Amino acid sequence: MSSTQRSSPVQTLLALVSGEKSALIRALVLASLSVLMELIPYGILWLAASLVQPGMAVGHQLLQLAGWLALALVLKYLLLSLAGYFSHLAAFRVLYQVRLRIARALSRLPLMQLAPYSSGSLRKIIINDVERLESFIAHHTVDLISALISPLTAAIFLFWIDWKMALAALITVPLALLAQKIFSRGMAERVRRYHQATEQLNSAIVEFVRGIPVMKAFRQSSTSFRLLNDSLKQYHALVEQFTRRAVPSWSVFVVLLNANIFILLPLGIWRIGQGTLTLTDLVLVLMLGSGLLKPLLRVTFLSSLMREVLAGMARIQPFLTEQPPSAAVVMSPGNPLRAENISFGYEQRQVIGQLSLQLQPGGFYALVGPSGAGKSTLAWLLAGLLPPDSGEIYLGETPLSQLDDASRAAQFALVSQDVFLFKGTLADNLRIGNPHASPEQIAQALAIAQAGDFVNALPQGIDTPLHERGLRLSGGERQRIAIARALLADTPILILDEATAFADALTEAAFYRQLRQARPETCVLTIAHRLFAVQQADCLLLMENGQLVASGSHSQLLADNPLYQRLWHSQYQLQHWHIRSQECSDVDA
Ligand SMILES: Nc1ncnc2c1ncn2[C@@H]1O[C@H](COP(=O)(O)OP(=O)(O)OP(=O)(O)O)[C@@H](O)[C@H]1O
Repeated sequence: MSSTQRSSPVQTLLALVSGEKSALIRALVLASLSVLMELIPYGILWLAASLVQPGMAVGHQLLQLAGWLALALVLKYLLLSLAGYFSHLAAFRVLYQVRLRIARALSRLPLMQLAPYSSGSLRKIIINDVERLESFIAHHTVDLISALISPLTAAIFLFWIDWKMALAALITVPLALLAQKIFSRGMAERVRRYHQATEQLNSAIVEFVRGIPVMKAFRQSSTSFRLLNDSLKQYHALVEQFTRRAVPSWSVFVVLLNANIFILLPLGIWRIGQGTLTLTDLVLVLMLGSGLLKPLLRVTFLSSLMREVLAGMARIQPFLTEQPPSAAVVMSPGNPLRAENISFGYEQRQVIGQLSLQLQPGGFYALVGPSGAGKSTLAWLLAGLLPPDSGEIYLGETPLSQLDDASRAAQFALVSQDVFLFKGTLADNLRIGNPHASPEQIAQALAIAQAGDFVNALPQGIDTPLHERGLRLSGGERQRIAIARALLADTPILILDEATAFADALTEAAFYRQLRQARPETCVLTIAHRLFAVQQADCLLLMENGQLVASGSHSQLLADNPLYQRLWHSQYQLQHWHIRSQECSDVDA
């Protein structure tokens, strides 16, 4: 675990802004000076009032004071603008760094580490939490310094004018603080639950939008979508509870902060009557005192924002973790892929139990077995996309857990049943596998993936734009593009998880044959339901109930293994209806 992971959100925040210390200090100093400028008009007013005496010509001095007043105001806004400039500079630099680190972490973190995050919660971290950081550095730091310095200097000025009136101006503070304490009781927990509910709502909305085609097909409405409905209800209940609890004490707090005028005014008038206070002083005291505590409202507001910033910081933190340097290893005859006694389960239910196997470079392996035997799970484990609960998978002597995503992706390409294509052209999608692929390499990969013909038939060929998630293509076409993309990555290990389901048995067999001819060094592990297509594999790995129950060539298993015999005969009888003997001999050739 790195130091970033161990540190608190406050420490992480400070570490992030420490690189921009000088810009931030400048911003805070300038903001403090601008607050001081705010007080100058009061001083000038007080001076002007004490200058004006009956029968004295003070026009020239008053004009001079007016000039100073105008200068103070101009300076105030100039200083505030400069403070804003420096705070924004610091904020955008920090924002850039944080987003860069999150983007790097997302591409590097093992998928399993990202598995607990829904797309809604990830979106919230990358957009909302990081944006909040920007608001905090660019605006709230400057606001906070003004909100603290302004009442402090105003109070000092008030004490200098008349200490009794100053005390009277502050008399509501303890009461307001008490109300605020009541207001913030249990706040951290409420804010945490509020964020949790927002996250759930976000995820439910994303899922709802994704499921719209299914909803339409089954004529369901949004209210019958239980997840969204439950999340909306929970969110609504939380906000209502939050408001009911917060509004009364918050109102008392706000009223008390503005209530000192009701003490200052009668007290001031009484003291003028007593001859212990001048009218000029009372006017000044009222002007300064009535607005004295308002900035504290901003402090309260900012402290609740600060809580949100820190909560966001805690969510961002795992993405800022420095990863230990990744091991570098390449599959080779001396470095096979080995699973040693691996077990894996989903939510306490064991799916793979104490399984060991070894895959050699250039080998063609087919994982076969009944539905639910654990074939896909094993494929994902072997590709390093799921970590085993116990046991270890090694490439050579290096455990897969020591590879970062980039090193892992350089060794493994996995094509799953669920193909994802990005918005862009077909070529853009193919080049994700290899950004520097030549047109010849792309054409070869498409040809092996049995996609050459349909791509050439498209009006713009590989420059055809795809809609989001490749929705313009059929499921089978998407699978072929995904295979071509994986082939372009040219990794030593290629894992196909029912990726050839698009094809009929003959095309599937032809695909494997071409793949073997074009990529003899590649270790291919395929999951295929149709045994017919993979009978040419070097080794069939037969799985049942999460165990590797037998392995060997098609003819060996057919001769020795009753489970394989059953699977083969049930499928062969089916195939026999469709495949003419001439075509069979073509495949066997
Ligand atoms: N994400 C998941 N969460 C919980 N259980 C899962 C998950 N994925 C798979 N399973 C369960 O694990 C078991 C093995 O599934 P797996 O997909 O690995 O089997 P398979 O042999 O590939 O099946 P098929 O041939 O039908 O695709 C099944 O019982 C399945 O219900």
